[in-house]
Formats: sequence, C-alpha cells, structure tokens
Amino acid sequence: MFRSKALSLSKLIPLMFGQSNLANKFFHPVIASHGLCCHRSVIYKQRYRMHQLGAGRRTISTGTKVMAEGELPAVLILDIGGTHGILEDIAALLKKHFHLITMKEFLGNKEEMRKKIQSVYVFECRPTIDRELLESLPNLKVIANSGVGVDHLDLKMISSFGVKVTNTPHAVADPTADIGMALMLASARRLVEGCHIALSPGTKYFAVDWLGVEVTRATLGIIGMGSIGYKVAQRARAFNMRILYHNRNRRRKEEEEAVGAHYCAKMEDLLQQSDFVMLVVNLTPETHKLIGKKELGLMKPTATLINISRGAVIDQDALVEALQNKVIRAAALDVTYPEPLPRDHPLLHLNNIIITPHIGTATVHATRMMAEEAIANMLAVLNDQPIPSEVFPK
Ligand SMILES: O=C(O)C(=O)CO
Repeated sequence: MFRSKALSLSKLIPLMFGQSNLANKFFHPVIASHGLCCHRSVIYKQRYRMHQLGAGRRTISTGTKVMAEGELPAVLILDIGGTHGILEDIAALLKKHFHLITMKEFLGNKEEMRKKIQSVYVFECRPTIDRELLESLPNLKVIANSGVGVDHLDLKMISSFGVKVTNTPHAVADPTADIGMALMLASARRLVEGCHIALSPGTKYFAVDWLGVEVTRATLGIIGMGSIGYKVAQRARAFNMRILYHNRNRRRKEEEEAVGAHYCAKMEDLLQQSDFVMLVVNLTPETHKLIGKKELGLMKPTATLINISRGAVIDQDALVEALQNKVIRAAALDVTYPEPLPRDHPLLHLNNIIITPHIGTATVHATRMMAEEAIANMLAVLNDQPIPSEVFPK
C-alpha cells in the first residue's frame, strides 16, 4: 500500500529540531495502510457555514460559556511541512480564537500543556499524524486540515480516538483550478523554455523545432469532475475547448450543459480523444496509479498530461518511459511522489516536462481562506455545533 507524502512528522521533526529524544519519543513513521481521500472513499458534509471572524474580536463563545482570551482553547500547529513555517497573518488569525502552541513549544513536552490541546491545525496538509501523537493528547477533539486532500491522514485510526477530521474544500477549488490552467497553458506554449531563452542573452529567438500547441479549441479531458474539476471546466469553456470528463458519478445535465462538458463513462474513451488530460481525482486505493503504461499508451502522441491531484495517481516510472519515448508530447505536474523528488529522479532530467512544487493553493488569499475555513470547523467541533466540512472514514 502507499502513503502520499514522502516525509512523516517522525522524519521531519529531527530535521528541524535535531535528533532530540523528544522528537523520537513522540513521532515515529506512520505506516498508513491506505490513502483515504475525499471524493470517492469519504462522504463530505458540506454544510458550509463560515463563522464570522471579525477583526479585533477578543472573546469567543464556547457553548454557553464565553471565554476570555487567556482561557482560549489550545491549538497545536503542525506547520513543519512548509518551507517557511506558518505565516504570520495565519497565526494572527488563529490567535483570535485559540491559544497557539507551536511544534517547538510542544516538544518542550509539558504534560499540562498537552492536556490543554483540543485541536490540531495541519498547515499545508503535509505532516502525517501518528498514534503516538494522538495518545499524547488526551483531550484532542479535532484535527483541522488546511487543504482538501486528506490522504496523508489515517482517518480510521484518528476516528478510533474519538477525534474528528475536517478539511477546507471551498477555499481550494479556485486556486487549484487556476494552477491546472496555468500548467496546461505553460506546457502548450512552452512558457518555461521560452522564459529561459529570453533570459539568455544571445540565444536565437525563434526556431521551428520549438513550436508549441494551442489550447484554444483543443479537447480537454478532465478525470475527476468534483468541485475543482468543474472549476477547470468553467475556465476551459472560455478557451472554446471541447470538454470531456470521466467521473464515478455523472454530473447533473444542467451542470454539464452549463460548461458544455460531455461525459465519458469509460476513461479509455477520454484518453484516446483528448489533447490535454487533466487529473483532478483524489488519491484513494482506487485511484492509486490510475494512469500507467496502458493508459499513457492510449493517449495521442501529441497529448499532454497534467496532474493537479496527487503524485501517486500516476505510475511515475511509466510516465518517465512515455515521455522519453515520446508516447505522449509532454507532462505538467504540480504533484509528484515523493515531494520533492530526489535530485537524481529521471523526471527531473527530461525536457518535455514542467514540474511545480505542489502550489495549487499557494496564494495569499487561499491560504487565508483555508485558515478561516479550518477555524470555522474547529470552533464548530469545540462548540458542539454542526461541522461545516467534516471528513469521515470510509
Ligand atoms: O487542498 C489540497 O489538498 C491540495 O493539495 C491543493 O493543491
């Protein structure tokens, strides 16, 4: 079986804080038996009721009791997945409602502090959460993931501790669809190479062996027509693209008509007809290595594969072979397995590929929106209110 992220907390903490005994005590590699994700294996409750997060608010209501700032519930921030730690303004946002405990403080291992922790905020959906962490937090009620994909969390194990998991499906849809379009356009028009040429003085500007392909009026095949896939279709329509999609559940007729999308019950049909194939599925046991040698072989030699879901949805060895042998024209990936790829990975040494470092939601606005959505989820759990976006184990 597989795990979607290369580094678990157990590996990352020693990297950040040195090989401390505490790090070793609390975090060991998680052997997640499966990737549980949202679209197929998990039922969403999407009753989204964003709490009003008014600036300068000094108290919060927890049930009937109004708490003063000093008594705010404690939230542990797992921020070590990012390269830059949790952003200042996200921390400020959280501080309006919670007493923040950083990993560094947490590793101080004060029994009293651990008892206070009722929420864990997973920043940038990177770290895994293991049994030992859960055992060390006796009053934990909720793990709030910033991001939609929860394949890095063992939902069954977390649920066995009576802890709820929430995610942020609303905040991620637009920026992730944008990055899908950006990758499609960049690969089609060879933007990265073009940039290198323009930035290299003396390089010949135009060459016939350097022509791109057009997105306008081309056929786009979207695999996974959830909320992000649908946003991609809305954008593609503005490019007069012919839109095909494959999904476990067909969308409503009105939704198909609104974006002019045609349903392909068989993924093979979509692969054979598309100029651009975009992967927008969540990672589940069913979608693990969904695109392998056979599927790549069905694609047109002029087609481009774009992945904005999770790296493990593609069999990367098969992709390397397909790109080397020009079975398909190119690939544009925002996600890989692992992240980042090791320097000597063959995908990094091809000239018909673009790779970005999982930046689907890396915008100022989306990061803030994800924090707001996660805060609303955490407050709902702590206040025993309906939870806007709870994720359930299958
Ligand atoms: O929200 C998520 O899970 C993402 O990975 C966005 O890129």
